[in-house]
Amino acid sequence: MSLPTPEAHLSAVLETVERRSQAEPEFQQAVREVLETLEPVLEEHPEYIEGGILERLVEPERQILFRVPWVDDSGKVQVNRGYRVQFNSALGPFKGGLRFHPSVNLSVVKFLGFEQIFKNALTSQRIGGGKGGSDFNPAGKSDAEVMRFCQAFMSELVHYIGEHTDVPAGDIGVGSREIGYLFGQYRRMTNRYEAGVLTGKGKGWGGAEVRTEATGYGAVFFAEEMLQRVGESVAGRRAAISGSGNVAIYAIEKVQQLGGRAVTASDSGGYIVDEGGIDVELLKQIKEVERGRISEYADRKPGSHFVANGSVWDVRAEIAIPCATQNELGADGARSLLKNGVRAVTEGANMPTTPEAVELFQEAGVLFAPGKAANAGGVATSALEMSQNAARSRWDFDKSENRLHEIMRDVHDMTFAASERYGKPGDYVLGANSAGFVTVAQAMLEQGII
Ligand SMILES: NC(=O)c1ccc[n+]([C@@H]2O[C@H](COP(=O)([O-])OP(=O)(O)OC[C@H]3O[C@@H](n4cnc5c(N)ncnc54)[C@H](O)[C@@H]3O)[C@@H](O)[C@H]2O)c1
Repeated sequence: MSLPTPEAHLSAVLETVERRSQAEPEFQQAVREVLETLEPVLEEHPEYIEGGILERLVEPERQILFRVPWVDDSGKVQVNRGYRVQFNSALGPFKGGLRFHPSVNLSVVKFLGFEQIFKNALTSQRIGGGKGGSDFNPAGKSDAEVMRFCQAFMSELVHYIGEHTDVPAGDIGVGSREIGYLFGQYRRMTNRYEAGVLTGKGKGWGGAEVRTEATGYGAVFFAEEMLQRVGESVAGRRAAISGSGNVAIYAIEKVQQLGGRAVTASDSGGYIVDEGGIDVELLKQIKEVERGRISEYADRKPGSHFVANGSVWDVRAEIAIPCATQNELGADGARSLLKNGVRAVTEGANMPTTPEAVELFQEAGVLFAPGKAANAGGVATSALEMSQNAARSRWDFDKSENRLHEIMRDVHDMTFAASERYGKPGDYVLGANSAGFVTVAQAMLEQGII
């Protein structure tokens, strides 16, 4: 049997994905972005073509769609749709967050699940890739409504997860409050205290230190590694950060701890600029405690201001860290950042930079870290939470943060080494895709056609 060339093989796989997933633009975008970089890997490994690795990798092992009926505070029955896409378990149990946001659909969940496979491989933590969520919008809901929704969601999800099967965590709209309600319902329904079934738990009942901080801290550690490789550092640099949720808050905190100055934060209503550096405690109070709007920051902090229309990427910064959502940094934002002298872009969010913007950064020689590598600190710390649950042990903050730092250094080095090996040193997109892919492909090959 003669094998197709890598180029022909990649186009054929992409064609199949486009045909089968016509209504899934985000998923197609994520697959295209990976496949476009894999030709040199397949040149070196024809056995991956022969083993049908890519055809299998782009098809989730299992996709679960379910009804989530619940009753709101006025007594009205509400129905949302629940999703769990179990994408690939060659390296370990499916692992990936749950997103509760009105924009959630199968395309979004599949793109996130697909990216998660490679990200999880880069952490070297032996976890597979998956993702889930619902089009439920927690914004403006009472605590009791969020609890009833989470209980209804888990009443179905319970059939498909477990510490050795599939281990969900948080994502947009799912933080420690939601994980608490989800875990409570899992425990009630199974009559088991299976701590390792969910990560991001409360610290008093199985949660790990630094899990809350991990994604944002990790993204900044990655930026520091990239900058240090070229003799620079975060210290003394201005950073523009989008979002004001879990990832953004702790990215801002770590930038300041490393001696940089984070000057922006945003939400769906607009953004704030604080030239003196964001006051992280005030930001946490507004967003984590009061669940308020970012505009309130400007009301309370003299010297800062709120911008309702416009883009956070118009603010001058040497480091940009998009931490909100997919495709939030497009060509216009990239041009504006480039004009203002950006040196490094690190994705805290998943796929926040459009393909056009990535190209502009790479052409301009800006250091660009894709989310698969740069935001892997969250899931890596989730895996540490699973190990601590299994061992019934608990690490302190310093040990956990040091371990996160080491992991991010390894992810950086592995990614950079792969970019060198496949001919484009410093192309972290190529590096992350190829290093993650080879790890998963090898495991799939050795485990046979399943
Ligand atoms: N939480 C994690 O550990 C983790 C890990 C890896 C990647 N991520 C990614 O990081 C990103 C943020 O996740 P998070 O956990 O911080 O969620 P979050 O719910 O805590 O915060 C999301 C933030 O993004 C903003 N946002 C969302 N949609 C927006 C929109 N359409 N326009 C403008 N702003 C918008 C929200 O206002 C909020 O500030 C997501 O892409 C997520 O997939 C999260």
